[in-house]
Amino acid sequence: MIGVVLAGGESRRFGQDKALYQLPNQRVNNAQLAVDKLSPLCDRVLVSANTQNTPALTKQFADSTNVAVITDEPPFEQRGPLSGIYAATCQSDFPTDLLVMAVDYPYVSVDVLSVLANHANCYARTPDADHYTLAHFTTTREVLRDFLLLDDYRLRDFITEVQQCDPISFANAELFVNYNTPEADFHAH
Ligand SMILES: Nc1nc2c(ncn2[C@@H]2O[C@H](COP(=O)(O)OP(=O)(O)OP(=O)(O)O)[C@@H](O)[C@H]2O)c(=O)[nH]1
Repeated sequence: MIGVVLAGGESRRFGQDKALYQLPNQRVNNAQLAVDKLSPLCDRVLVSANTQNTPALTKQFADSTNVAVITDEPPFEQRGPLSGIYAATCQSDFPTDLLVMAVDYPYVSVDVLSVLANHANCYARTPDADHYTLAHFTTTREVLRDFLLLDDYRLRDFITEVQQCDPISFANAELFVNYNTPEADFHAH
């Protein structure tokens, strides 16, 4: 299984790069938190970065075996999370088993990820939201390319319609705080 840390967004709402951001109550930044949680479950972890944060992330993971920083692949760069997932599938000529985690879920635990890892084709659901950027499925670059060529860049459509992923329900919503904005903590507690 290949872990994918989605870290190639623009973080406009957050106001600074979410992957490089270190929460006041954490010892490492969000990218490291995600890599550290995926690593025990995955053979390899790909950090899907953008052109701005690639230099810092490449330096950060230079000594980490089984971690590689990748950037979006043409012609589907910077069109949302599916751009990063497409880039991850481009690393292999074969169907790839992907455990995907957005970098802006700092409190998602290894336990949550292992539940996802143990189900084929699934994504996380909490009572208040569906979390399509926390998902596990096997796909190929051809399947993804054909979908993106339809001009649909919605991760939800790909996950539910193409991959036919099932939601896995988790009750502990506090683990799924999504740091899209600096106020995320306020809403969480
Ligand atoms: N590789 C890659 N990842 C992306 C892209 N857009 C978003 N992501 C990642 O997908 C996850 C969900 O993205 P969003 O939170 O919806 O978007 P964002 O760009 O991070 O933030 P906003 O600019 O505030 O919308 C985050 O972990 C992003 O880093 C993209 O074009 N390429």
